[in-house]
Amino acid sequence: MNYSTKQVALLANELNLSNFQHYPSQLALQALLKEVCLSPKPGLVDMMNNGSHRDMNFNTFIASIKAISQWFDDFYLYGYRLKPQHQSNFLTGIRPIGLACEQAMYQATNGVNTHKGGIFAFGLLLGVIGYLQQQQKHLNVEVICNTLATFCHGIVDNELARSNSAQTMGEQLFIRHRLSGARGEAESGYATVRQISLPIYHQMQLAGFDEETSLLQAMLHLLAFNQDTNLVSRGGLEGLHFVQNTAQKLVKLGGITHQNGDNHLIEFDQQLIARNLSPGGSADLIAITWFLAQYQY
Ligand SMILES: CC(C)(COP(=O)(O)OP(=O)(O)OC[C@H]1O[C@@H](n2cnc3c(N)ncnc32)[C@H](O)[C@@H]1O)[C@@H](O)C(=O)NCCC(=O)NCCS
Ligand SMILES: Nc1ncnc2c1ncn2[C@@H]1O[C@H](COP(=O)(O)OP(=O)(O)OP(=O)(O)O)[C@@H](O)[C@H]1O
Repeated sequence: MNYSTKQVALLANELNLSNFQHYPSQLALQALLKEVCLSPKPGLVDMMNNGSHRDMNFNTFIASIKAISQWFDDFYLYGYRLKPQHQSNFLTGIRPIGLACEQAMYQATNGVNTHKGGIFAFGLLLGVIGYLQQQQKHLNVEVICNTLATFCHGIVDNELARSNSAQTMGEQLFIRHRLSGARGEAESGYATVRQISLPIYHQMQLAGFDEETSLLQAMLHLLAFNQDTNLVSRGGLEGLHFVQNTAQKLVKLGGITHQNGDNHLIEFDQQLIARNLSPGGSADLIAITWFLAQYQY
């Protein structure tokens, strides 16, 4: 295992955390750093290898995080300035900032999609937190996620069910398999995180496991249950089921707490690489897990 708190701290320092005006933006930056540093993550880019990716590596991710984090305060301020009577315009108003941030990502990575899902999720989270802070609401996981769900209400219906241009992978997979992907997770107020990965992360921490081990265990649970559209886009429903079934078997054995837990994850990584599968959605959800764990449960 190569991930280390020290490495994340060094990178955070390099990216100058103090440049961010708002504390939630600093947390979002750290969450993305922790996600890419967490190793071994089956099929994903991490500090050990590039997973199933040929067009990006660890450095591409750092360049991407550096570029997109410049927008984090903008997401936060967008929410902070939103008037309660304009709540229903939240999504329409934040979209141009999200698209500009995506452009900054593509520029920094020479056209590679490193963080499309991450931008979407953290854009929404930061906007919602900005709004709640302006309203002087007490912040906890429930309030943040319920507000996010309210602000995203109807997104699956509006963008996938009723009108769907079948352009992006997410749009096509909704037509083919009724999978709602990143939008569905947001509209549910990150139900998969709240019901699966966050409780596991907290349980592991309470049992005395370190942050890295706790995140790996939470990641394994996400792989076991998340309906990740990235897996379906590369390997069809068969690819998704292979990952879910394998992860469920490992969870039953104790996951990372098994005496060979590390090796099991490394083998799982090799199996995903051999099948060209990458659970990018679960990578986004593990970053969200750490981010939300910084707030009261
Ligand atoms: C909704 C987005 C992500 C569109 O992506 P797409 O149609 O390809 O959908 P899809 O569901 O496949 O998700 C894209 C990415 O989300 C992640 N993802 C996939 N499955 C899941 C899942 N089950 N849970 C969470 N994230 C997931 C992956 O990283 C994936 O690459 C987004 O790019 C978009 O609409 N951008 C416009 C800007 C915007 O509206 N921003 C608003 C907030 S900033
Ligand atoms: N560490 C990571 N490694 C790989 N993907 C990640 C990682 N962290 C987050 N992701 C997510 O995975 C998505 C990229 O996955 P992928 O490369 O499979 O998508 P794509 O570019 O749409 O498809 P393809 O590469 O098959 O053309 C991004 O949207 C990103 O948010």
